[in-house]
Amino acid sequence: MTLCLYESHPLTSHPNSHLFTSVGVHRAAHLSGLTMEDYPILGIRSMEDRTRLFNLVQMLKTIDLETNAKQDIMEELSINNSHARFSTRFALSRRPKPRPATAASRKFSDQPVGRKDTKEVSRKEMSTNIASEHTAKATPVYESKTAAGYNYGLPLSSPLAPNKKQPGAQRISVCVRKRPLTCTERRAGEADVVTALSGECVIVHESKEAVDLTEYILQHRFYFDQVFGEESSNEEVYRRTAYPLVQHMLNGGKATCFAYGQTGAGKTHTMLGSSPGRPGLYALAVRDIFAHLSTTHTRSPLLVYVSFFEIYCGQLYDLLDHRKRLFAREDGQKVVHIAGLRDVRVDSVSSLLEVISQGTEERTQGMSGVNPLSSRSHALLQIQLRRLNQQIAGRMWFVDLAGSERASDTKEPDRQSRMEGAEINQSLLALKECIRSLDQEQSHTPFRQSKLTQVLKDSFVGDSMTCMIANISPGHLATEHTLNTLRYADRVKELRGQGGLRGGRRGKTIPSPKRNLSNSNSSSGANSSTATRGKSPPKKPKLGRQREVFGPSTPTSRVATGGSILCSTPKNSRWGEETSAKGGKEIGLEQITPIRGMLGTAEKGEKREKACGRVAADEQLHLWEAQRESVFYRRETANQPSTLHGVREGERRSIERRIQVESSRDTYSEAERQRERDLQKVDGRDKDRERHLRQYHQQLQQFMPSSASSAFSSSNQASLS
Ligand SMILES: Nc1ncnc2c1ncn2[C@@H]1O[C@H](COP(=O)(O)OP(=O)(O)OP(=O)(O)O)[C@@H](O)[C@H]1O
Repeated sequence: MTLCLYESHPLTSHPNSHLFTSVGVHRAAHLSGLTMEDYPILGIRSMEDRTRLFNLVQMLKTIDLETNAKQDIMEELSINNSHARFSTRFALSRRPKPRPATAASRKFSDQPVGRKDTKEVSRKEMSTNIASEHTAKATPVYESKTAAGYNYGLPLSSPLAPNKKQPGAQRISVCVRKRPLTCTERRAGEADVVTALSGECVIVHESKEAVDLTEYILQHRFYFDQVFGEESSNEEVYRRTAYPLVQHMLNGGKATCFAYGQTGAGKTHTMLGSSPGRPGLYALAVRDIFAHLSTTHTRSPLLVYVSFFEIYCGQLYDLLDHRKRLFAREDGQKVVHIAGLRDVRVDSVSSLLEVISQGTEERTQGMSGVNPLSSRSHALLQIQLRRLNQQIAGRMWFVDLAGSERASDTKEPDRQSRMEGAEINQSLLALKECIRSLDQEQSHTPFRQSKLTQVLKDSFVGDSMTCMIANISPGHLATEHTLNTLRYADRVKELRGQGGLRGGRRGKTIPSPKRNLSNSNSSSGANSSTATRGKSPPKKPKLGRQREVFGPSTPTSRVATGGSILCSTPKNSRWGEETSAKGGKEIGLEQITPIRGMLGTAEKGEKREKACGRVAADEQLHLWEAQRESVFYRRETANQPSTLHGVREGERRSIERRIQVESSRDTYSEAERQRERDLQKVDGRDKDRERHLRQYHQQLQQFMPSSASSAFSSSNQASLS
């Protein structure tokens, strides 16, 4: 309301109104058009006044933008509302009962906020907005929705946009074309969820449901070099996408134009056209080529050759030669040739269309179950300019890429379909990487990752120009595919023009989790050059390996003397070494050695002591476990009416534990007895020896003279004692 009053307020009553009208300001709302050059004309000179006016103008600009954005949304909603079926089926059926309006459309601002920024509006603020919307226009279509959204990239018109190259001077341009809803989609009641804005922005309104079952619209904004709405003709698309490439080719360069998108999104319509009266990019390009050649190359004529082939599941088939199998081979100079490819000379647009229609017929033999018109292959049309001596004087590729949807979307996800899908996905990923590496002027182009990029290798090196047209369907059922297409295109263009800033700006951007996910999906190559991507994340320790290193995690390795919990073996230690070196400290660690084995080898007293210590620890452990078992068992039996099976199982385990404890005790007493036996044996052996010595001494005395015998006897007595 305040805004309305403010907007309608005339300035004519102001004493200095003539100054305002002289700079085109008739109403307060016009103040937003003021620039700083107008300030002196208005008599504003002091810095304080200038600052105040500047702030006012900025505030008005923000209000204007918000109003425009709201109008866009309301227009969009009005369009949706006009689709009666959708309104009833989609909007109402998804809402079980009418709820009061609680949220409004997103608060827009075209101020660049960084890549993929999420904007959320508080519920209170949104409620206020929707209330004013309702009073103003009374077109509530989605009554219950919150608003939030994503921005993908910066508007190219923004002063902060990374790439401010002039259109046409760019080596890579990425455009989006939205097709209208088809009759079938309209009949099915599909809603148009895509808004093409201002020539370079496209918004996808994704219908979502919150955990509290609240309906809301999530808006995704994407910025590209060009955005074509449903009203755009092939001619217009051609002028702003392929035409600069054709000019580049006519100047002897190489150019490639890709049509990318979901099956049925309009790739073939864009490339081939819908009828002879509405030609596509192929025909329009050739028309311009002939027009150019007829005026400029009259003395040394250039010839136009076309070849047309497809790549299906990594194999090449010639569409102008009954789908003959072709092979791409690299020669000694690392130039890729397609062996056996047939090229046909054309001398007019009609002859080109004739050739292409022949090839298209061949191509449609490889249909899939997604859509009767779809194809799961990439179609590549090559137009070459050759001199009379067959030297190439320019080359252009038109690539109608296979549908970007996943193989799982096919009606029959059999093995063949899955392989097709995997192949397509791989080639599209490789294509993205190659285009990015072309733009970043990297020394390495990963063109060998797929047959498509291998064949197009020439297009990714040198002075090539590339244009990608991402075709999108507007229907709400295709929202996910549309978003995938736009995200792919966004990834292709996102680092464009930052060849010199590799790892700079991007590296400073706060990465979002989604971006990271998609980064992780990216293969090496181009990605690895950026600062953020070049660093591989710290490797997570593998649990399995840890176990292997740290030994078994059985209770016997955790509990030590005194009942304290011990860690497993420290890193870099080996079993046995630590145990013998540090004695009783590592009691818990030593338990991996079988107890009986240690007792069996107990020859030294020290080891025997250790063994006894271990046995004591083990016994303590078993006792503790037995106690625990019995406590658990008692609890189980007290708290729950256990089943007979459960009781028996508990009893069995408890008995097993007791047996273990008993056996440990037995082992301990057995060890003691063994030790005593050993000692007794030693004592016995000593006594025998003494007895033998005495006998020997007595016998010797009988044969020796008395003097010698007395001396020997005294020394022997000493030794025996
Ligand atoms: N810009 C457009 N204006 C009007 N109709 C269009 C437009 N784009 C596409 N269509 C129509 O949409 C339908 C599907 O288009 P198209 O066959 O070109 O899709 P596609 O992406 O090439 O699919 P596939 O991958 O199966 O070849 C066709 O009937 C076509 O006429």
